[in-house]
Amino acid sequence: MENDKIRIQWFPGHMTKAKREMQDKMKMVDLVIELRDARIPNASKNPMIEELIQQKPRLIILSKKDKADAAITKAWIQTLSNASTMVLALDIITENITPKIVKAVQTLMQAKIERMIRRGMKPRAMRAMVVGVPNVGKSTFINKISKKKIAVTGDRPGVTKSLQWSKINKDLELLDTPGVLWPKFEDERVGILLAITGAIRDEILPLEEIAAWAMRYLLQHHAQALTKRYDIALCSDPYEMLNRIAQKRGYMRNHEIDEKRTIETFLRELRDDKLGPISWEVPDAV
Ligand SMILES: Nc1nc2c(ncn2[C@@H]2O[C@H](COP(=O)(O)OP(=O)(O)OP(=O)(O)O)[C@@H](O)[C@H]2O)c(=O)[nH]1
Repeated sequence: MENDKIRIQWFPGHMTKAKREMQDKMKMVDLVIELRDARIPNASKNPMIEELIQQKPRLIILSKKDKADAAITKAWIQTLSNASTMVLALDIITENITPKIVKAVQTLMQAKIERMIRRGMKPRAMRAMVVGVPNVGKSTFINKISKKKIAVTGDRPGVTKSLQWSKINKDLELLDTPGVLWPKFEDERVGILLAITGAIRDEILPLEEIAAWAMRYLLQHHAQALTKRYDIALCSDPYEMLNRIAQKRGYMRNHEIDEKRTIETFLRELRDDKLGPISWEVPDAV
């Protein structure tokens, strides 16, 4: 059921429009900066991304690295890197990201720049566009790197929205508006992971299932974090674990466990990193 609801936001018309816009913009850029959430690098990926970028050089930014497990993020960087793809993990909010991006783009585009010089062309700034599914930090990234608030252009009929470029330095220009792509919503796991990390509004999903899924994963991968946060005995049943949290915290109503309060609190604490940095997906190689 939850996936029907996620799908509403991205009905085929939206997808076709997003795809067409991306293909148009693609003609004007030398490289693509693709943002994904470091906690869920697979679930926060657009299912058509490889086809959409048509072998252009790609810089993948694993955003929100402060919220992810550092060792697992390192493994993701290795897994996702290849000859035409560089991967950087960043905390976009606190890090000084601009020099890191400029350096990465230089490295990624070195062969192209040298080719231009060999052909007697004057080297010019490389043009990039930022793309990614909702909530991965695209606006935060663009605002920070271009050191200004992006103007929101009106969508009035008859007004052509011209593309604006931000000059980051002499070597790099960035499209001011990001390409918003759709997630792989037909996969139930993806919907759950987007919900756990706060990319989908709570009211569109059955919270009990999300909480149970999260609890099952934590029992398998981060049991210590659970014990540390809640100081309860562990058991393999995720629903019983939620009951134990409720009893420990006294979340009761009319002598019964207040399930709603328990689940909402548990999910909020997860999203607020109260259990520490957690990666919700691990690369196959690990
Ligand atoms: N902790 C942390 N939070 C981040 C980071 N990057 C972005 N955020 C937060 O993530 C949330 C989403 O960021 P946005 O920049 O709005 O994401 P977006 O991709 O533009 O989202 P849409 O407009 O939905 O497409 C905001 O609350 C940001 O403050 C990061 O590296 N670390």
